[in-house]
Amino acid sequence: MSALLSCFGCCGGSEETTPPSTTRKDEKKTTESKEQQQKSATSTIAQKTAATERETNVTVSNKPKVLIIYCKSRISYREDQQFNFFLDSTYGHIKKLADHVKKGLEKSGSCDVELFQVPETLSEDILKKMGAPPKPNDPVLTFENHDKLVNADGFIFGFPTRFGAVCAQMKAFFDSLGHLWQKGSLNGKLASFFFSTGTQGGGQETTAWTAISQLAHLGLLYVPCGYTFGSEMFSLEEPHGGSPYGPGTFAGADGSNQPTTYEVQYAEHLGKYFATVVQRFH
Ligand SMILES: Cc1cc2nc3c(=O)[nH]c(=O)nc-3n(C[C@H](O)[C@H](O)[C@H](O)COP(=O)(O)O)c2cc1C
Repeated sequence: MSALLSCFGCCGGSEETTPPSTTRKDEKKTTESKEQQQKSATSTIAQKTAATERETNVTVSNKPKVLIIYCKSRISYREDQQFNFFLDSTYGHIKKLADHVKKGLEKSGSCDVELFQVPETLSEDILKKMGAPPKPNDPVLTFENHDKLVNADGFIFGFPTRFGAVCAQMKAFFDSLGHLWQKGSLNGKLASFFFSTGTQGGGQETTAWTAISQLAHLGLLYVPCGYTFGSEMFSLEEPHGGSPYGPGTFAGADGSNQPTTYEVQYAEHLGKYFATVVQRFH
């Protein structure tokens, strides 16, 4: 603390902050004993898993568990709608990408995968007046099921962009995680994103940036795809959504544009790539 106060921890040059030369040996010993502890913890877990399997007759998976959590917006196009910008979403762009992310995770064979929607925030009455389409059949991740988040190793969140940021339903979902934030239950787990915007330049990257603050507060580690999808990412031949921040699609101003082959392949790639990263942390 005194070292911090004297130099704010930025220079590392004062006597107080320079570790004595004997520390290296001590550090080595500590690392070795940590490794031993980890080994014995791993074997204890393996023993417990085997015991549980014997008792329950159910096979307990040792694979990392990944949840795909997406928001299917339920605003649909209506002829009498006053604002043209509300032309969207009957087509389920995010749902389509979610299915391909799942496919990628499943193809990897190295993860257990579950797909969830976030809870709706609008009342049935309002949705009816808006002419909202029915929700997909995937289960809704309600507050009562938040233990699923605690037991998972990673999350892949998918959401349509609203005014350059995540949609309200997804934000409400993040806001409902306060009790897990308080206990630090999600610290150190991994998270990625995928997106849908109406247009190019409509804010896929600003959506990622603003969503990263949710991850930071929850202690989640952001896994961007970088340029791992390959050289096609540099191609300007045809318009495509997605970036190093994750896959994405352009729904078009009237929502009628369908995800392209590139976009669905990139979504599948996210699943496969995430599987390799989560495996490393498992
Ligand atoms: C209120 C509202 C705000 C929106 N804001 C944006 C925006 O900032 N940028 C953009 O490109 N598209 C925007 N859109 C379009 C949606 O992102 C697009 O329709 C959606 O990604 C389609 O995906 P879905 O079919 O899965 O809902 C907006 C749509 C609504 C209804």
